[in-house]
Amino acid sequence: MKHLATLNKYFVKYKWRFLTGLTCTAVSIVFSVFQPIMVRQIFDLLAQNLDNYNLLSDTGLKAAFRGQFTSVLAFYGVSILLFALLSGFFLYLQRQSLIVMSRYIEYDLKNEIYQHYQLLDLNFFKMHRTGDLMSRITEDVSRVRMYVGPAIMYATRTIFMIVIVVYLMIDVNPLLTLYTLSPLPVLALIIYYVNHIIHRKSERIQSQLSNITSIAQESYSGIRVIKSYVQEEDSIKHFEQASEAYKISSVSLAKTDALFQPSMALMIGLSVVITIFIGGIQVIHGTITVGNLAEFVIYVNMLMFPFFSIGMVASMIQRAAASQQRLNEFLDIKPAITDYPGAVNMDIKGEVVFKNVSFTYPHTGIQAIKNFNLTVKAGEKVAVIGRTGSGKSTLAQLLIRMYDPQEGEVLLDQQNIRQVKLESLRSQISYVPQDVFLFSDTIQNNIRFGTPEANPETVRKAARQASVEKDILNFTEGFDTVVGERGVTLSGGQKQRISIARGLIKDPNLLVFDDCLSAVDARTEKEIIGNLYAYLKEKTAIIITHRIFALFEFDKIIVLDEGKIIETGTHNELLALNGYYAELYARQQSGEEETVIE
Ligand SMILES: Nc1ncnc2c1ncn2[C@@H]1O[C@H](COP(=O)(O)OP(=O)(O)OP(=O)(O)O)[C@@H](O)[C@H]1O
Repeated sequence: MKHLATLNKYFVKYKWRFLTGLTCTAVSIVFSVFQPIMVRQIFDLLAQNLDNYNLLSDTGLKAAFRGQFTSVLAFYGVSILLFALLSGFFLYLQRQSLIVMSRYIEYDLKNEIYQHYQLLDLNFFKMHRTGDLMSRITEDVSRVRMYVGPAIMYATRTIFMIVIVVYLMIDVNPLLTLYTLSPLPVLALIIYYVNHIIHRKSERIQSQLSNITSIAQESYSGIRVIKSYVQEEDSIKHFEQASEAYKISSVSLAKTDALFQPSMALMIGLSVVITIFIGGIQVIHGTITVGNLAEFVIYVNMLMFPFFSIGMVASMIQRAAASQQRLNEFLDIKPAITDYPGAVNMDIKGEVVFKNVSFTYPHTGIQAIKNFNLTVKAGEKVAVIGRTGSGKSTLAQLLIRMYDPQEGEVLLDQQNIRQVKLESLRSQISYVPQDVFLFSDTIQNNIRFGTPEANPETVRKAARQASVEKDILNFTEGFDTVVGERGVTLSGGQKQRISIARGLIKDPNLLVFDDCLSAVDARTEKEIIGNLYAYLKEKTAIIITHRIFALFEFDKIIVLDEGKIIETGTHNELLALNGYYAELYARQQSGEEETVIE
């Protein structure tokens, strides 16, 4: 229950809706209790006057009596109907306030979680599966909504109803009230016990559901691999196993749920029987009137739903608490990468210094960078070359503060990047990642993703510089072509070049290209490098690559191995060293001769 306290801020935010809902609940119940009171009056009126009526022998008097009595009955009938309408009207207002409030809270909560996801660092996303993140923002939020909406609504209704009805019952006859309500402790015990089971089961179901979502999501993303390795059946089996576990738990929960309501109905039925039996005896003894007995039976029936809903509300709250606990787990995580106090905005000119930097990935313990030192002066072009896994991409991640190094510091224009506001830092560095990601949107919007104000001409120019303009114009819809899941399928090389265009359009002073030409052919690569040469003239660029771009005159090339620099120098200096670089160059030259079509 303590987990649900997180939601109290929303009750404060929507206090007027909440209070209106509570008031309407009370008013609606007050109007609804007029019905048993009036039924009692009718019964008593009938009981008191029927004997007199039967004694009358004069038909004229009898007719007058009957006429008067019919008018009284009609008055009561109309009054009951009127009160029922008023009660119904306030019930409508109650739902309008509380259920609408729950939809607002659901909206706020989803936004809060989504915003929090956006703030969290990469490490968080590495540690949690996408399916799990999705099920929390959908399923768990829906369950929480059941608490802030229906559960609150039924609970307040139940409380008001019990207080008002029990007060009226005691007013009529405390002893009969005691008897009528005597099955209540048993009911409370059943509710407590069954809810406990429901809570346990729904926790298990929730995590199984997350699992299913993750499996499905992973298989959709990896569908090409699954198909090409003919693993469809295995994939189906894997999904079926997870689904089976979910089904078993859900069926088991449904059985418990199914047992719940009949046992409560039994208890309520028992109350009615007790009322009629004990109440009947009391009528014979003259302690209460026939009207009281009729009134009591209606009261018991009025209490039926509130008692039903105790169980319902309890299980809704249990489920919501389990879900909110899962949400809080995420909401309580503080992003490891944030603005430090006193962080400033700065104009990045482009000097980059790595000073004794060591970095270990927190969740795997892999040390990717070891006591690394590098100075890149503003305007320099530096290539970072090395075997796969040597730490090249990690350097780029450290530069844009996707991670912070455990030791040493990264400086930009002599300022430690921790002292620079994240927004300022990232908006002034163009990072073109190794893994291209395009959104399900038009090519134009994908290119101007980080610069939404860019006009179509600028987008086109960036595409031209990335050597992808011609490809785009070949599509029937040109730059308005939609890519992604429901759009056209682009080749790996086209995607890479669109991703490069996205980096170029920002026009920053510092650019980092992370192996982003791996999927383009040698001719296009040369073309892009040619374009980049002019584009990067005044800018600082760090180009991470597997291949050597001999055509590009780098000011410095560093060769990385196991997170350390093993060779550094210009192209010619490195060739003269006759080490890893020279060997790579020789291998590439012989390979390229076969592939480059001039
Ligand atoms: N997000 C991550 N979490 C944990 N370990 C990682 C992560 N990214 C990389 N590593 C590990 O850190 C080391 C350096 O990886 P990095 O990606 O920086 O190498 P790289 O030189 O860019 O390789 P490649 O050329 O294949 O992209 C590797 O051992 C890798 O397994």
